[in-house]
Amino acid sequence: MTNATPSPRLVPVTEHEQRVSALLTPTPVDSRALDECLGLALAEDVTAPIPLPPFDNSAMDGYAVRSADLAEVDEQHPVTLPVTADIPAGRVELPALEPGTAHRIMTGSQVPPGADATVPVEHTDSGTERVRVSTPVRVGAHLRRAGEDVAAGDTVLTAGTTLTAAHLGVASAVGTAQLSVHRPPQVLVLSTGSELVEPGLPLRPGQIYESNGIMLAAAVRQAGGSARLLRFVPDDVTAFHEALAPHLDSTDLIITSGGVSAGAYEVVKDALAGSGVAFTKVAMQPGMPQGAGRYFTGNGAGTPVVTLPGNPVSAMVSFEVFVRPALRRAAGHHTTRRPFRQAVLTEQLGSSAGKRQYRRARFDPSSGTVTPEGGPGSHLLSSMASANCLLEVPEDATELPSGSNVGVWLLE
Ligand SMILES: Nc1nc2c(c(=O)[nH]1)N[C@H]1C(S)=C(S)[C@@H](COP(=O)(O)OP(=O)(O)OC[C@H]3O[C@@H](n4cnc5c(N)ncnc54)[C@H](O)[C@@H]3O)O[C@H]1N2
Ligand code: MOO
Repeated sequence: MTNATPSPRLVPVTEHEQRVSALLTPTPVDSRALDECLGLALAEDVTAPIPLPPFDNSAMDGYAVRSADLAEVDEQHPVTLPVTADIPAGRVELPALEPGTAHRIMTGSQVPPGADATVPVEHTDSGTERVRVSTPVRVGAHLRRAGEDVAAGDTVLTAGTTLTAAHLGVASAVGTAQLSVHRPPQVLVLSTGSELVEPGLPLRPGQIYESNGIMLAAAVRQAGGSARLLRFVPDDVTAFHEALAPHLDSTDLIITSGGVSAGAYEVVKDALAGSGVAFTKVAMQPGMPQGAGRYFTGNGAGTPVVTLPGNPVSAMVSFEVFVRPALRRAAGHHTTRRPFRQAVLTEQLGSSAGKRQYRRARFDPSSGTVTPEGGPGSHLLSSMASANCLLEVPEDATELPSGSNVGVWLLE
């Protein structure tokens, strides 16, 4: 490993990260029905107005009893009690349990006043008029106490939580019908390039199937955004502006891929340079040519734009490093970054001096090791697809021997 001085032309990864992050502000908050909230970020804490369980209830189907009535019972000396009430789940009015009697009770039903335990039906003869019980029970057996799970006034969900199925379950269990959530950022994903063909159509020499647009739109959705995809924007500045125009009012972020390096037909650069988007080279591999700024069409603050490089792996890695954290922050999520782990490298790796390298790799959690998938080339999309992490090689490393400790960002 040697120390290398980064080229002065290259912008540090952290600086470009901040530039992208600063473009986006938190999205508005609105109130939505629970079944529209999965995956969104909660905007306000949720406090339980009631305890959970709301009342003492039975954990088993069986008979509500006084444990003292069964103190002397065993297999050889069963006792028979009259069954004086039936308590299905949801019964509201309950008669008290008199000494020396039992109530038939179902799982989740209220425990009647006077009862202090449930005898599971398996320990009885299942009688409906009278029941024969052959085991004793301790006080509190097979009962679930009010407030055992949640006390009234407890905070059950905190703002910034990414709402999962279980979060929605607990919100509903405490009686919440709607939640305050951040609206997902609306992202317009554009791909340009005269060589791009729609999958399903025939491919002629020199043409390739479009892949960045579909991939980035999916990545936006996975990150918690909402994506609109314009896949075949022609390599023409006027056509580029025309493609954007109808969507600007409803767009929080424009993501483009391709057309930003040094070629003669760099439509994204040609259309956006001078309109508030700065094009730079970042000290990163893949993902060196980058752009970020605002797209101005006249009045107003402009629409945030991030221009990603066209090579598919560069586009995807740049999305992970720069766009995803910013998008998640704007969408109100507390968790903005992928999980990070330390891992032991299983083979030797080389890297360009002065650039942070992100290699596609597979992390094995059982051994704590990481193995690169495919080579460093930014056209090797299949190894992006088979990777489960990005392996980060720091800017100052030019060679990492097998056995080195490295950081990995888990993608799944
Ligand atoms: N003379 C230089 N050439 C290049 C430089 C440089 O600094 N000087 N940078 C290289 C690097 S690094 C990258 S990354 C690429 C970035 O190029 P662009 O962002 O301008 O992208 P394109 O030239 O349009 O395309 C690059 C590559 O990716 C394919 N592509 C583009 N869009 C899509 C899409 N939607 N789906 C699938 N594949 C796509 C395109 O066909 C090209 O193969 O520039 C290097 N060159
Ligand atoms: O730096 Mo480019 O983004 O890989 O080939």
